[in-house]
Amino acid sequence: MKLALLGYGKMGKTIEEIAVNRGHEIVLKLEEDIDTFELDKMEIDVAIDFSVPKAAFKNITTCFKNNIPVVCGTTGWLDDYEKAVDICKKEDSAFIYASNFSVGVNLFFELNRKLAKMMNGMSDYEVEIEEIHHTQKQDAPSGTAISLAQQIITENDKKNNWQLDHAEEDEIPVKAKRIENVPGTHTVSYISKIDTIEIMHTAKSREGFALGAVISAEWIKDKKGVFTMKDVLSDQIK
Ligand SMILES: NC(=O)C1=CN([C@@H]2O[C@H](COP(=O)(O)OP(=O)(O)OC[C@H]3O[C@@H](n4cnc5c(N)ncnc54)[C@H](OP(=O)(O)O)[C@@H]3O)[C@@H](O)[C@H]2O)C=CC1
Ligand SMILES: O=C(O)C1=N[C@H](C(=O)O)C[C@H](O)C1
Repeated sequence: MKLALLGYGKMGKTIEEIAVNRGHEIVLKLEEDIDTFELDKMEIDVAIDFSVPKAAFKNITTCFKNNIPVVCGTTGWLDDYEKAVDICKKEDSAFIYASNFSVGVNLFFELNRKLAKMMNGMSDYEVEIEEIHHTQKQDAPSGTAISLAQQIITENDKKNNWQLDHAEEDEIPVKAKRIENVPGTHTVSYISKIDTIEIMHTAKSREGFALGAVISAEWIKDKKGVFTMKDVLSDQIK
C-alpha cells in the first residue's frame, strides 16, 4: 500500500518504521502546508495524519477532495470534526479519527464505560481523570482524556461536562501533567472518604499508537464512510 504521512514528527517516524516493516511504501512525508503538493498527480492509497492541531482540518479535507481515505490521530482540532465528517460524506471519501489508536487504550475505553456504569449512583464517590504526557505536547487535556470524560458523561446521571483542574459539581475534573519523555498515561479515579478505585493505562512507547494507525489504514483502504476504532477492532473487542 502507498501511504502519505501528514506530519513527520515523533509519531510520523514511528508509523514509517512499522508501515515499512509491514510491506508498505511511504510516498509522501508532509511537514509543511499541504497546498505545496499536487495530491491529484500522486498515487496515494491512504493518508495518515499525525500533525499539529492547526493543520489537521486542512490536511484531512484536502485528502477527501482528492479521493484519498484518511486515518487521523491528531488531537486538539475537534471543534471542526463535524465539518470534516460532512466534507468526507459529500466527497464520498473515507475517514477514521481516534483520540488513541492503541488496542490497549481501546480496551481501557471499554473498561472505563463498564466502570462508569457501575459507579453511576454511588454518591459517596467523586470521579476524576489525570493524564500525563511529554513536555512537547501542544494540547491539554489529551484527546484520550476527553474521550474518557465523554464516555463517563454518557453513563453518569450527575456529570454533564469536563473541566481542566477546577470543576463544578456537575463537571469531571481533568488534570493534565507534563513530564519529560512520558508517551502517555491515563488514570480514572473514583474517590470516597474511605477508599479510591482506580483504572490506569500506561503506554511504554509510541509503538501501540503507531501500529493501531497502520492497521486502521490497511482496514480503511477500499472503504467509503466515517468510522471509529470500534469498527476497526470489532472482531477483537466485543
Ligand atoms: N491518536 C493517537 O493515537 C495519538 C495521537 N497523537 C497526536 O498526534 C499529533 C502528533 O504527535 P507527535 O508526532 O508527537 O508530534 P510532533 O510535534 O513530533 O510531530 C508533528 C509534526 O507535524 C509537522 N507539521 C507542522 N505543520 C504541519 C502541516 N501544516 N502539515 C503537516 N505536518 C505539519 C511538524 O513539523 P515541525 O516540527 O516542522 O513543525 C512535526 O513534524 C498530536 O496531535 C498528538 O496529540 C500522538 C500519539 C498518539
Ligand atoms: O501527544 C501525544 O503524545 C499523545 N496524544 C494523544 C492524546 O492526546 O490523547 C494520544 C496519546 O496519549 C499520546
